[in-house]
Amino acid sequence: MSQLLEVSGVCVSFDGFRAINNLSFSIGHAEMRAIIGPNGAGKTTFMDIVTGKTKPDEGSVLWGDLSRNLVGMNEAKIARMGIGRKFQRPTVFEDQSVFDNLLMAVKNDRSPLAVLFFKPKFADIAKVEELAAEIGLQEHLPRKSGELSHGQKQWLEIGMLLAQDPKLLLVDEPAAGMTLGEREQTTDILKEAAKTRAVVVVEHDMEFVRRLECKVTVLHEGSVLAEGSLDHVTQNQDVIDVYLGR
Ligand SMILES: Nc1ncnc2c1ncn2[C@@H]1O[C@H](COP(=O)(O)OP(=O)(O)OP(=O)(O)O)[C@@H](O)[C@H]1O
Repeated sequence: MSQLLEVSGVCVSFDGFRAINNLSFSIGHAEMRAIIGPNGAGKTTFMDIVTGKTKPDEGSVLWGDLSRNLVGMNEAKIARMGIGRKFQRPTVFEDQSVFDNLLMAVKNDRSPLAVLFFKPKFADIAKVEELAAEIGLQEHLPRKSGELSHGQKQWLEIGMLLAQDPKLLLVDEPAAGMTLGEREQTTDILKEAAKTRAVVVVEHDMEFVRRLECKVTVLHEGSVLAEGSLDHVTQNQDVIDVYLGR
């Protein structure tokens, strides 16, 4: 299979309301994709389906070269298969240093105790330093994570996800609450990450989406309304009617 993820004909209803309606979506192995769409379009539900939080009523979610169907697998198993998800609110350990947060993630044991009793090997330290460079926090490794700015905490969490080397990274509204400078650096981090993996970014901020310079999928009422370059989709009359023109 040339695609990393292939979602086909997926439907999900909540109490009779069809939140996802015959949705099809695919992404390649090293690709950046932005998903936009009005509130309630199904963006979060889409990510819930891919990560196994919500089970679709119909359709398939095929993953990897073996085209394994993720439908019915639990969230932990899907995460182990290489799908990482960044929620809007950062969930770093604020009392721990940036270094320790990254180290916990490298060891895949997100508990402060694990770091307390753990003597890192040279390779682990090198990995932490490499991750810190990727997210622009080299200078902040000894700092308590709670002292970081909102944007820096978001980068730290992205770094913690990258520590697991996911094949697909799902990122929910990364620009929210960030300064312009932070938004620009976030774009750089995500673009770099997408050179070696698939990255899906759900975002309302159009300037942010433009800087990602990637294909855009517009969702509306649980289906794909339009897909293509940002210029292409923003000129689509249906997209203007349901989303941009509001
Ligand atoms: N657990 C649930 N129970 C009932 N309805 C739900 C549930 N989850 C989502 N929905 C409904 O499904 C639709 C899609 O919601 P979803 O959160 O996926 O949209 P979204 O595109 O992420 O919106 P937003 O941009 O506001 O985050 C909405 O109408 C929402 O109210």
